[in-house]
Amino acid sequence: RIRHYKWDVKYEYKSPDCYKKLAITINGGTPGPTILAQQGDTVIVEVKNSLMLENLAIHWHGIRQNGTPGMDGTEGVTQCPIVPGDTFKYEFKVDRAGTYLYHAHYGMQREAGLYGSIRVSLPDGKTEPFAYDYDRSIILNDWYHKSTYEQATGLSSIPFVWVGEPQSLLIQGRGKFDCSSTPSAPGVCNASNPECSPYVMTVIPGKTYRLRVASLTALSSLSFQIEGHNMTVVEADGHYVEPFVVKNLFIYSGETYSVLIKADQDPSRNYWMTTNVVGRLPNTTAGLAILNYYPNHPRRSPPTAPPAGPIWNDTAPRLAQSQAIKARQGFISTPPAIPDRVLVFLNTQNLVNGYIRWSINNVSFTLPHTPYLVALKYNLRHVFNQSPPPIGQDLQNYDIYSVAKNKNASLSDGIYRLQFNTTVDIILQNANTMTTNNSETHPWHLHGHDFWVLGHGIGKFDINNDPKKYNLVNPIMKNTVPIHPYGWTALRFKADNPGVWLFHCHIESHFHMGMGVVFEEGIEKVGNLPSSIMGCGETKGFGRP
Ligand SMILES: O=C1O[C@H]([C@@H](O)CO)C(O)=C1O
Repeated sequence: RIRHYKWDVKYEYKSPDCYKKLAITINGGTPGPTILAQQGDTVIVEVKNSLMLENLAIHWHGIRQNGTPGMDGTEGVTQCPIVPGDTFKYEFKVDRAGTYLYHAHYGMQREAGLYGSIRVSLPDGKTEPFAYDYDRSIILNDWYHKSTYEQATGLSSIPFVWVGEPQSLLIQGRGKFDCSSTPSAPGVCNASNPECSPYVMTVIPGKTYRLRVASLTALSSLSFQIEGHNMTVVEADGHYVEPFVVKNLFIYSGETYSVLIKADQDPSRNYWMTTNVVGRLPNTTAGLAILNYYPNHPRRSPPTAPPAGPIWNDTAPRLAQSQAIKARQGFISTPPAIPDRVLVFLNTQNLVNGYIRWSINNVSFTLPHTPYLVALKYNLRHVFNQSPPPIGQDLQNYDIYSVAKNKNASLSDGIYRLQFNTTVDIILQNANTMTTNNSETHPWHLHGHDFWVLGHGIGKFDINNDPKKYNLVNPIMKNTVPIHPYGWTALRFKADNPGVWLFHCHIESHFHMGMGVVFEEGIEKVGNLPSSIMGCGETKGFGRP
């Protein structure tokens, strides 16, 4: 089956948290429409860029794009941007049931509101290995009042201007900024604007709900909680999880989970659904939505105060959740026993010519003007640095608990070229930032693949002993995974998807500041590329008959 969508993308004044600002909408809304498809379907999305002054690209997060690497929607990597006025046709297969996302992948545009859900159902006749009565989706987000331009400019300036903590937290596109906290021109902040009334999820007492929870925050790591209700985690990034019960679900930007909730509490009232910032000193009030027990009035506030979030700087329960996520019995895909190649990626905050940047092995990433996919396919060698970035870092002699002795790093748009079909291990090693006694959380997202999560730990990775503790029995597969403060995360994937794929920190400002790498594999197996992805940089004239 073909699922055909036509989207018009533009700027509109919106007040998702009661504060009026320009947001990017799809067909008038943020979040945009949910894409509903069945495993094996072809999704076609015709995107018209009506932003007037700004380029655009849309990434289909978690969709592997096997055979369609030019449809990944990553500006600078797989395509030229869609220029204002143009319509771009994305066409790809959804080959696996599960919960996925889409969002802008041009500059820091995602945080202006261009995002939504993709829900892929099982083929006819197949059923999920867990029972539920109803299926619901929500996206969690954080929200800034400054434009992406102001933020990106501050991050790229001397002196550096940090984006700071978000002004509010949104649940399914709705939040509540305290209008009395800042003097604003009349009409800018209006607490009774219906656009910022809380999201309401209505449940029927006694029924079980599958709630698909996703995070697309620009910065924040979140704890999600439903007052008085436990959640059973059953899916992560499109893979079945060996069920486990949580009170708080920790969720990082780019991740999706399905949780089962039973509406088994006192049915005479409503309950709070909350999000709280964790991992950074919070300066944002909790995100609130209402779990409405039918037939109570959906706008009736719960009679209790919203539950407090967990302690923001307690890493232990977050590490514990990361380690608890295992593949479900009966749905285990076992990784190859040994890797062909191991890449150690030391994550550091650095200076490049006085600018604050993030680096992997002391190299801070920049995007070339000509997309890699086209450059590699047509052998345009001069458009990006042909020397690969460092393949490892001597961790032995690096103190991850201190500010680096030499803070300087360099910029490069060089890439890692992987041999097709080989097994690659990546060790993400966290470290101290340029601030004493500070290490941050980074959610890493890989395009074009799912990887096995072999292990998480705190401290310096021990190349001789930690691999012996890898979970090779029932590791979960994911496309996004956090590294915790001062911690490490080990992943394994097969380089079996011909194309060029970004692997990056999903925090908007961190990727803008260079926190990413690019992998190429099997470029010789990539078929003809659509001319629609070309037209910029050195690709002008390519793809024309
Ligand atoms: O990239 C970042 O920069 C700031 C800070 O480290 C420098 O001001 C911060 O908290 C980040 O996550």
